[in-house]
Amino acid sequence: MSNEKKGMTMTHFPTATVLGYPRIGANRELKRALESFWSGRGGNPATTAEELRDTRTNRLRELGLGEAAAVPEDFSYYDQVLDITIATGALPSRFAPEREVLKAQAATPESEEALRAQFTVARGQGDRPALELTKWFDSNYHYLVPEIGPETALEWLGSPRVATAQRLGEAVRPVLVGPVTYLALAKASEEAPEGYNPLDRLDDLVAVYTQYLRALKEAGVQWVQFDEPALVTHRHRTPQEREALLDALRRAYTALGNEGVNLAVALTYGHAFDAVDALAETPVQAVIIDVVRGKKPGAAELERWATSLKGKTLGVGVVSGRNIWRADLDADLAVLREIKAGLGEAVAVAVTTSTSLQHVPHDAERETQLDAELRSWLSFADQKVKEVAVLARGLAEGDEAIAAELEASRAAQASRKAHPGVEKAEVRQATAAVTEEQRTRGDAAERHDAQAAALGLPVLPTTTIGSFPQTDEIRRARAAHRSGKIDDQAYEEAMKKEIAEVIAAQEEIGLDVLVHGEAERNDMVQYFAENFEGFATTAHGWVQSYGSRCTRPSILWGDVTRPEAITVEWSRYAQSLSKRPVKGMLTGPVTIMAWSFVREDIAWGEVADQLGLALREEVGDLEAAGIKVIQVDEPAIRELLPLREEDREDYLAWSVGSFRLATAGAAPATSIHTHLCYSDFATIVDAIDRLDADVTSIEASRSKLKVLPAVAEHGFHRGLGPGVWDIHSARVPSTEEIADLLRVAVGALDTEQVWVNPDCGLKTRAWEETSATLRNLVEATRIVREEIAQ
Ligand code: MET
Ligand SMILES: [Zn+2]
Repeated sequence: MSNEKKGMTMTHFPTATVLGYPRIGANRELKRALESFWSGRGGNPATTAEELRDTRTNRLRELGLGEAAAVPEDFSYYDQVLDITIATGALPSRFAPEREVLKAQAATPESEEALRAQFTVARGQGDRPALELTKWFDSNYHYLVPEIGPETALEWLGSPRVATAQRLGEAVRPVLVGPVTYLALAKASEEAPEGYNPLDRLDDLVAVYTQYLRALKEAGVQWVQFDEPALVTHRHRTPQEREALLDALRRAYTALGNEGVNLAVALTYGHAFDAVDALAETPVQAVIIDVVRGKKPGAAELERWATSLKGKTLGVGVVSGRNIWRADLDADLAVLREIKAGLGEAVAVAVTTSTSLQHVPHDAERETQLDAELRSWLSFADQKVKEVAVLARGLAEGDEAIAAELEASRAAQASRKAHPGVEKAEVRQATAAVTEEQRTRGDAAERHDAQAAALGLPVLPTTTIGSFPQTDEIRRARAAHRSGKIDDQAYEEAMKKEIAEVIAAQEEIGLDVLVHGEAERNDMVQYFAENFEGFATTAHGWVQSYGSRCTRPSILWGDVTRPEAITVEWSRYAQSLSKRPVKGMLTGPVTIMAWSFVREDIAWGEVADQLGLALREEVGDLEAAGIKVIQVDEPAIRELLPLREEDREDYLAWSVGSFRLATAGAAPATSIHTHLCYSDFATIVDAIDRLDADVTSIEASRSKLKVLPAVAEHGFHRGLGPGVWDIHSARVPSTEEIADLLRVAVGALDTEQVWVNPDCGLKTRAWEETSATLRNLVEATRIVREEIAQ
């Protein structure tokens, strides 16, 4: 037995742990290493990876995770789902050459060849598209979607986890996406027959996981954590489907639990009590639940588990892995004590986070530019690790053992409650007084006629989504202004020059509805966060979005007000340069919330209405400045959609309500546009309809406008601009290609409804491909207009 050889004894599950930790590095070391490697500037990401794994392990131990197996070993070069795809050989057939390389390198999974192969799968190459990226549950993290079919050759191809576990020893606990979640998140491969369910491959996959576990055991590992968040989502419409999933869970863990390694299974991003029951029937030694996003177990569950989990551990995810707010230790302890009392002596209780900490930045202590009081309310990953350790101590030894921490926690809660920016009477009164009327625009047909008269647009009007290429010149000017190298006036001139160029270019290309180009915005959310009150921005608060990409969300901590007009002068200037309408450009309440860290001390519906009212003032000011078309972007409205069907109506009510509050003050002749960019528009077409915008632009080109029949079937009668240019690729689509898409649109919808636009903003594109494509877009529109006229 390798364990005995190493002189280890089987450990209990740690009393304090976290389910995962940010992987990108406190200074985004991984991002830099990856991007340098990809661009051929050299370096070997494996060196950075080893440093990061050592640093984080030491750091986590130092912060209080000193027990055996308390440090999660969840480092990933790119994505935790891709890690399983690679380790189990589950590559789609277009990556057969990479699979060969990975197989040859199975013993050295961090060799340059193996890493290169992995990155090719993640990023695509030539005409072989990458695995699809999609959102990890309701978070802002994106994973790479596995493609599984009957032909997928599942086979153990090795993993860096094994050598790392061996090197780092008993301190760490390897973390893997569990087999059920892996297959539940997979889509059927191209070769798979119609209606194929990847879960059909469960037994084959479990056989490969078994080899993985054996390798980890050989390396001396005592505990392995499997993440099974798919169990919480209820995407299964019938009780039979649910039962099948629970069955899969039982089957998988009955097999995996017999390999002589202790297993912990984490049910995160919500609650799934039936899955706890199912796991209790298996040899799994610890089950972890999320009591932050999920429900807390009630008396009935606790009574059941007191027996069914006898001799095992229930990990209670009580510290949020999703938000950045300091824990209320008293409240958390109360929850833990109630659960512990309900479970009795025979079930151990461990304290942990509700999810991996991959969704939060590293360390709030580094945000020294923030107001010290505000900073005292925050808790990033490192602070959360300490909170978990303190709670475990309090649970084991009582309040006295953590008296100082409790006092600090109470002081922070009190200071937050008392802060004048947290609750502003005028804001609360305004949101309380909101009427249905304020959320309701006039009759759509009347609006249509008034807008037609005001704008005089041709059929198939052409426009863009807002941003134009963000050139180095623009970035330099913004940075110089920020650091004080140029003054306000010089900055304003630089931006105006940019706006003038963007307007001139659009006129010359022949677009019908123009934009000012958004040069002054670093980011469509942060820009508003910086100009509203109630927000703070961080200096180091980066979180991984996907691969090497990170975002730096703002913090929405207080009641929101708009001290002064934000976008009006830029729009007024842009409009003064053209006789054609120039769109005003705002970001909607839901997107601002989705891409920020949002306060949780008041309901999100209230926060959304505060934003709605602030934006409503901006809409009014834009109108007063002569802007006839105002676009309020809501690309994230789908993203916050609750995982559970039963929570959706509530969400749609407040999210749609806040958008309407922002926009319904506009006159009938003012055209309100919105923009959404993701592919499954069809699933929420009803909600989009309820937004009551006059025109909606959507992402559609990648799916060749496949969504349109669903839209038409729904009876969506408003203006719709299905994107005809996939701006995520640098390719310049030809006039014929765009004309073909337009013909599809005109065929599926009323000609009157159709707008012509790209999929999304152009800020990541270069000028060259932008002007070439927009020219083709205008020419394609001319051709199709002629065809219609005949
Ligand atoms: N108006 C924004 C832009 O063009 C919309 C982006 S949606 C992610 O950049
Ligand atoms: Zn977009």
